[in-house]
Amino acid sequence: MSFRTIEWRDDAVIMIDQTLLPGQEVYNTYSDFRSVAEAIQGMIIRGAPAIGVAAAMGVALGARDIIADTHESFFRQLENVCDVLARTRPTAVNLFWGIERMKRVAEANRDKKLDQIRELLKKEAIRIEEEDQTICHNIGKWGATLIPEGATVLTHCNAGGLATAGYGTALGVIRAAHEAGKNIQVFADETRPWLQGARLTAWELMREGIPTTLISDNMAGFFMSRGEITCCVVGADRIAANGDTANKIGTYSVAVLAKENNIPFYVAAPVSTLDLTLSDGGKIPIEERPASEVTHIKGIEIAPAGVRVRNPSFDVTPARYISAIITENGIVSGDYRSGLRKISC
Ligand SMILES: CSC[C@@H](O)[C@@H](O)C(=O)COP(=O)(O)O
Repeated sequence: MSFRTIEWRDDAVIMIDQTLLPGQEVYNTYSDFRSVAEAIQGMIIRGAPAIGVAAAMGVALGARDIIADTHESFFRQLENVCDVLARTRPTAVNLFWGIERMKRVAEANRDKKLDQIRELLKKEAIRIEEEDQTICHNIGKWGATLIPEGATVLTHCNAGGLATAGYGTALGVIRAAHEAGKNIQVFADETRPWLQGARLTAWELMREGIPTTLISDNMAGFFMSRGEITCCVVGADRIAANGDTANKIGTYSVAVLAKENNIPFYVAAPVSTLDLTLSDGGKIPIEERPASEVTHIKGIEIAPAGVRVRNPSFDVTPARYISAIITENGIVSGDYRSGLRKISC
């Protein structure tokens, strides 16, 4: 992969600015946890696993900058750092997973000197980033077995290297099938309103030399009904215990269309995206984003001023529409409740 989504370098966090792609490839430097929180909220970095990594690095930056005479004061301030990062985006569970993992490291080392705890937190954040790349490659290996030679794969949003520490989940599956020598092509939904498909997925796949066709979201049914789509692969932001899956708004429509047209619909996600504390998808919090994302494109107003707008950023696809969930530990289908529990251990 020819870009780096996020990395820890010289005691700062570097992120490719996803709001500027594909026009400009700019890398921003973040030196404190508040600016990392703003970057997550402002979608400089987005995609569930990537924001998990960013949050972990934010905690490490926050811990580094805490001025404290006592452990009690340090841990109180660390809690505040975690709270600020946790308030950035509500749906992707990886954000909370990353923060919790960092908290556990701090707690487990409470008896150490503060500088040692700071160092351990930095190491843990870097480890989370490195692990995510391995996880995505393993998701790719499992998922590629489901992609037939000659397939046309439809994907929604961006679940690629940009949405992870690298390689991607849904795009990891596509990359792995392509690297295995399969002759496949991709249909990328543009993904209104933020255009992750048009701006990011098309950019990534074209750089990789994977044949890609961009379509607007309302064209998916047309191509499915004409037999032009072999299967769908999407990512996930949170998967409940029964397999119900929250992902980018519009995923549910794609899944229903796929079922109607007898097309397999796969979800690819790391185990860190599972939220087995939620019995079903109805309990997943759905982020509502600013109206301007719907009324404006690149700063240009495309709707009458003052129009009422709704902008839910995610929807929930019921498990019955999902043919299989692909994780780094294997593929689950059928009885998601027991399958997901087993695979998460
Ligand atoms: C591997 S990323 C999976 C999901 O996070 C992705 O499909 C998605 O919905 C991203 O939403 P975004 O709002 O761009 O963060």
